[in-house]
Amino acid sequence: MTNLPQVRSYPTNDKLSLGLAEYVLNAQAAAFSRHPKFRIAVSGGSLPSILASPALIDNPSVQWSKWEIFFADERAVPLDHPDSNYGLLKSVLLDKIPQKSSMPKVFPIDELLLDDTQELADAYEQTLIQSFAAKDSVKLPIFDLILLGCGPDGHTCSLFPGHELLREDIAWVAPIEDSPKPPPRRITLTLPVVTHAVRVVFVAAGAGKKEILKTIFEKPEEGLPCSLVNMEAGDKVVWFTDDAAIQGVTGVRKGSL
Ligand SMILES: O=C1O[C@H](COP(=O)(O)O)[C@@H](O)[C@H](O)[C@H]1O
Repeated sequence: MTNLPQVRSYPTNDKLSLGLAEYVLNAQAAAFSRHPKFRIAVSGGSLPSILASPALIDNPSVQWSKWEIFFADERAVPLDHPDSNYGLLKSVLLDKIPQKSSMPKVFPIDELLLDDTQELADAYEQTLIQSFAAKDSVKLPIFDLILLGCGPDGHTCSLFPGHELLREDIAWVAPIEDSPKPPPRRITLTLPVVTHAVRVVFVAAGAGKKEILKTIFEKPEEGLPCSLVNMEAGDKVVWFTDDAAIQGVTGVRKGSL
């Protein structure tokens, strides 16, 4: 089968970061062949630090001023709170971009709406609508690249196993008040938005991710959120892992490094 996701596995985190940086640069070039912007969505958790390697941050081929960075999910906390995905990305990546004159356009949540996650999600959906054209003219936004993490329970974005949000097929952005991983109040891109992107990347590193990767790849019928993305987006998906996370996992299509 050719529509399986691809897995690229590396012996060390440094090599993984390097491979990821190369991939992101290719995605940037492909985006510029379609339009003058590079529109991406970024997750929190372990992903930002792996993404923010010198191979990306100091790479002269990165055209930061043409990047538009959105969040695949965000916690309903102030932007300077330790749980904020924006705050994390800012500290590990945005603050390290060398030429401040050439910064990406970043789209954080509206801090004034933190008390009401539905309003927070609706406002973030409006932010997407403004960038990707009106919702009545495009059915779904098409990100050039979505960068996802994979939680130890198989969640991605703030889409958790067995949660009713996995069935959301109208909203682009949805609130969640009962995230099993703290903090409980969040917003998230919905599954159709994630799988509609031109490219979808998962990053999962460390032996701690091995058991869940086995379930994701070997038992897709369990319907874990990461498996649902794999099944729906197929060969648009590339997994970047280290060897410790993927060793012994069957049912994967190994990609060339
Ligand atoms: O809560 C979250 O967790 C996931 C996975 O995080 P990781 O540390 O296991 O990589 C992350 O992708 C998501 O953005 C975040 O809000």
